Amino acid sequence: MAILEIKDLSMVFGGITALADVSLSLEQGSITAVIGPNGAGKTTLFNCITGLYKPTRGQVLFKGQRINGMKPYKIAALGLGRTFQNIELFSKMTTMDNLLLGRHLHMKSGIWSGSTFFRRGSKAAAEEIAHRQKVEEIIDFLDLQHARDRFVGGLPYGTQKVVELGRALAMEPDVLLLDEPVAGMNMEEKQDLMIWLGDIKEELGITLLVIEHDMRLVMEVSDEVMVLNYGEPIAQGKPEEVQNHPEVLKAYLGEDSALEVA
Ligand SMILES: Nc1ncnc2c1ncn2[C@@H]1O[C@H](COP(=O)(O)OP(=O)(O)OP(=O)(O)O)[C@@H](O)[C@H]1O
Repeated sequence: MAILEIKDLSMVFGGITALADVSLSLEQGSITAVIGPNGAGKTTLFNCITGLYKPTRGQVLFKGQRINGMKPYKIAALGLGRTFQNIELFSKMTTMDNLLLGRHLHMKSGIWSGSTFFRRGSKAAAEEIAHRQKVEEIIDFLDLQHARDRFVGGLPYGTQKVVELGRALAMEPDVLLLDEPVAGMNMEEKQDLMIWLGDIKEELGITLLVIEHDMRLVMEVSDEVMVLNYGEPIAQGKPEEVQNHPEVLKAYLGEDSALEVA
């Protein structure tokens, strides 16, 4: 069964149709990439799925439940996480604390009650320890030990992107939406991230929906690719099927031969 299903989704802003009848099905434990030229509607799609925008028409079903129209925090609490195109972290907090904030959906005692005022042996203290353990696992998983106690604002950009991924993982989502996860990263960081995406799918069993311009990543890690152009899905299928699709090549023509896999 599809864990996330998008049915005939449309989003119109004034006179602009940002999404036109988009349908997409994500199988549990798969990686799907959404690609398309600038302004194609990719981020709008994410905003409709996560509740930031109320779609003009269509439906979004998560684990069989209709979620369009629900508030973003409720959608997140159901197990749908995301990262943003621009890093959205607390720069004057450490990596550890940023990741702990990602646990807030799971916290019964509130974010600070456990850490600041806990009495030894209290329920809040036990909860705090469990959350810290979970965060330590993520720090190990993403090789973030060197950044663990450093303020995020002082970390290199590529590391900050990894911290953002870590914070999204700290939510323990069932489906994770990643908006351009390797943008601004160097080759080595990109390579690491590609490996982690595979591990997130295989080891953590998380279903991924990824917006990405980096064609090497798209071709190497995706099970399925959807191509948007002016809000319309112009091709959908296995990476090798869409790569040479005539409509896709036409949409990208003149766009710096964006479909070349480096
Ligand atoms: N809140 C909004 N109000 C009005 N128009 C919007 C809004 N959000 C997006 N749009 C328009 O919808 C279209 C799709 O934009 P979107 O940001 O989804 O594209 P994108 O594929 O994510 O682009 P990029 O690759 O540059 O991030 C654009 O024409 C954009 O100007």
